[in-house]
Amino acid sequence: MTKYDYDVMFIGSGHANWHAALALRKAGKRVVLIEKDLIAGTCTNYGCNAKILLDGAADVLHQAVAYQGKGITGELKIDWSALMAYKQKTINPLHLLLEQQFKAAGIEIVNGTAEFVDQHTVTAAGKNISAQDIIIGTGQRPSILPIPGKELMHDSRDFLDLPELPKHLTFIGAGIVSLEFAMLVRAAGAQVTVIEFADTALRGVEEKYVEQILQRMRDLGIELHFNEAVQSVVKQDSRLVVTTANGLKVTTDYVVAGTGRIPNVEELALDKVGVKFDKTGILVDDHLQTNVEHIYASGDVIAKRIPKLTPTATFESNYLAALLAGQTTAPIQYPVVASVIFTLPRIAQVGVTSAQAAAEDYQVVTIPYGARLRFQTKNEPAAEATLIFDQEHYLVGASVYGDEAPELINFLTMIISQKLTLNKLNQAVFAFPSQTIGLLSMLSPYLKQI
Ligand SMILES: Cc1cc2nc3c(=O)[nH]c(=O)nc-3n(C[C@H](O)[C@H](O)[C@H](O)COP(=O)(O)OP(=O)(O)OC[C@H]3O[C@@H](n4cnc5c(N)ncnc54)[C@H](O)[C@@H]3O)c2cc1C
Ligand SMILES: NC(=O)c1ccc[n+]([C@@H]2O[C@H](COP(=O)([O-])OP(=O)(O)OC[C@H]3O[C@@H](n4cnc5c(N)ncnc54)[C@H](O)[C@@H]3O)[C@@H](O)[C@H]2O)c1
Repeated sequence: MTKYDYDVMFIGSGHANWHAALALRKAGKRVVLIEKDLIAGTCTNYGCNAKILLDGAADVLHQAVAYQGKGITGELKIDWSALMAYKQKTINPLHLLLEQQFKAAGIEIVNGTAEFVDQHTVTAAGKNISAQDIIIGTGQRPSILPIPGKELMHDSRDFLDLPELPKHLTFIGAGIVSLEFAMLVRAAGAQVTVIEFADTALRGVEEKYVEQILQRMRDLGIELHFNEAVQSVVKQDSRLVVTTANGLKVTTDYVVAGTGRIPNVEELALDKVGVKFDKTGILVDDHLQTNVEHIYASGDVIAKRIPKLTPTATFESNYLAALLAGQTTAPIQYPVVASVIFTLPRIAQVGVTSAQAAAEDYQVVTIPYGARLRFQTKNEPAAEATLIFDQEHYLVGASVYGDEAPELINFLTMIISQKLTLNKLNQAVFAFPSQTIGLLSMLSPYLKQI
């Protein structure tokens, strides 16, 4: 018996922590999970899952519109309230299912806000709890502009529970959250304005696909404003007025802050134990250990360069499970990370970008698969992939603009991470017709053959 209550304590119950909690419990460790909100964190309750469920209806509509005059007639509509009711029925019980699963595995759950007392102890739900090792996986929360009227703005969490669709919505920021939601509510029939501080949207994403999606948004009637700093939100009768420094005024019914996310560190009282952090998150070494021995961090709360996403949080959680179970002592080694922006159509990317490729003298190949594979794609002539090959002809990066981009990018990620040659790929028999096999046939001439 050690002098601590538990072997491992997890603060936060999102993807950054729960995979390791289950694995370490299975390995015989005494595990406690402290959560101040719903079990399972942002992705499950207030993020990816809720978003993709609502997006499902908009995606069906988007694809049906592509067949108007080509075999589909009549107007399809989204009933927002019914869609939200379906979301609530499907997503709202998930935390209970996961909680049951964790308890059944023998994980102790404490509902409360964790605050450090010393390097092995936190206080939560009115009691002190100690552990040999502590993993901080407290995630991030939306950043709300500190401007007059900030209390009139909503965040992504409010939006994903919006019972009725307002007539006009305004999104502040043209990042991932805003653009995904803007296209969703436009598909559902709302009027939409997006106001962005910078001169473009989706920084870091393949520029030509950003331009294409912005044009598509304009074509759909979404109003986009760049180089505008929002200064205030004011209530005027039953509506809201958003004003920028340049004097732009937008009268609207609902304002969503899509101006970034900030790490949840304040409530932990990290200064009491000397754990270092900056405004992007907790500082960790290549073993995800903080500057204090036996205190680790995982997921969105880490200060890191790779994208703050569910799969990266899960990767870190699996790494920490192996580290604390004594199965590895090696530093964490991130593979290439695929990401998707769920606009309509989607934009996905992985590995080297075409902007980086120019500096590295890599080969950049554009594959207009939507135009060439009309019988295999669902009438999306603009669908396109940009592929980056190194000097040895290995695939090292890709971006895709199209409805099936999430699936295609996963296939391309396998080719990159496994360094697959055409010879190796030809040893598999893929299903046909499919976009995967179509894209494969088009990229084959450029790929390392043997
Ligand atoms: C609207 C939206 C859409 C998204 N869509 C996608 C997507 O499509 N694909 C994708 O890969 N990623 C997506 N993400 C990002 C994804 O949700 C996060 O990367 C992921 O949830 C990170 O997991 P985490 O465990 O690090 O943090 P979280 O899931 O945020 O979990 C942290 C937990 O810690 C708890 N906590 C915080 N402080 C304390 C404390 N002091 N004591 C106790 N508990 C505490 C919180 O309540 C929370 O439950 C989306 C995010 C949002 C907001
Ligand atoms: N599909 C996905 O993977 C997905 C989806 C949603 C959210 N997420 C997660 O959420 C994060 C994105 O959140 P986000 O979209 O809020 O942030 P973001 O950083 O992607 O975008 C924020 C935008 O707001 C702008 N901005 C900042 N201050 C402003 C101001 N004063 N006025 C106007 N615009 C301003 C920025 O210039 C930027 O374009 C991702 O990094 C990821 O962690 C991921």
